[in-house]
Amino acid sequence: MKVHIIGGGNLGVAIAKGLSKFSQGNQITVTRRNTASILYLEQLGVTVSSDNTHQIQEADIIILTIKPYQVDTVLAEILPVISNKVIASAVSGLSIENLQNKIGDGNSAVRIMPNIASQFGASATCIAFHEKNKEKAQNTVALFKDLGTAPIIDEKLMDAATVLAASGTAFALRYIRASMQAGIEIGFDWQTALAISAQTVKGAAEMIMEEQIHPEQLIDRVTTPQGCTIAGLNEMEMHGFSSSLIRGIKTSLKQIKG
Ligand SMILES: NC(=O)C1=CN([C@@H]2O[C@H](COP(=O)(O)OP(=O)(O)OC[C@H]3O[C@@H](n4cnc5c(N)ncnc54)[C@H](OP(=O)(O)O)[C@@H]3O)[C@@H](O)[C@H]2O)C=CC1
Ligand SMILES: O=C(O)[C@@H]1CCC=N1
Repeated sequence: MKVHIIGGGNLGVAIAKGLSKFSQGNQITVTRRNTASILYLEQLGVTVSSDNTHQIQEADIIILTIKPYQVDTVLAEILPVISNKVIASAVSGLSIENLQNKIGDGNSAVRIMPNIASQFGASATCIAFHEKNKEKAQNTVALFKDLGTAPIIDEKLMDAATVLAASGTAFALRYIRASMQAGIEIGFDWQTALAISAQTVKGAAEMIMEEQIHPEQLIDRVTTPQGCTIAGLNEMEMHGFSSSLIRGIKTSLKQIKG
């Protein structure tokens, strides 16, 4: 497929790198105004351009990874030269209806919410579209399946998906950082503490995905009666571990909804 990514920043580059490594048979173009910092992508076979319309007529999918306030400017540039295109938008807060109104009936709006682990084929990319665009959205679904998981969700959950799956990457990294900091206090150098913390999180996530059971069932396998794990867990909960995470996620959601 010919994939045209507009907005070669944090997310756009992560998607381009992920596609170049984990998805076969695609031709990828990434655009941004100042291309100097992403020209290295050309070594991965990605075309880099400062022209948003560069060969856009040939694209099978146009992916928008720009900030919400940049959308109208970009659409004003590309709409005069495209027709019958799928535009997959990762722009947070931009509804399918709003995007569809902007791009007109001649093009099809799809909403996607990837995260930056797209770069490693490990994103949880939620996808939503209107029923009438179901057929046309299938290429987008296939593409993001190559970059991890790609659940199709009801659009009313898209803001929640943004917080859980996209912001969630930062939340998970904060857990790893805190674990590393504790690791230093109890005797490790930071590199060793970080490597142990990251691998432990990866292992826990792999168990959950493989066994598909409730986390508490796995936690029960770790907590020896009168042991150190339950003592630590209870102390963490006393200081609001779960509730602070839940409150943070709900606050992020309020921020998106405005
Ligand atoms: N970062 C993340 O983890 C996630 C982000 N999102 C959403 O994705 C979008 C992008 O986020 P993020 O990647 O972090 O933002 P960045 O600011 O890193 O990337 C946006 C990019 O768009 C480019 N850009 C701006 N104006 C134009 C234009 N007129 N034409 C072409 N390119 C342009 C900018 O480059 P230049 O100035 O050189 O043009 C910049 O590189 C946002 O809507 C965000 O909410 C969604 C999920 C996860
Ligand atoms: O922080 C943000 O607003 C964007 C959306 C999700 C990840 N980054």
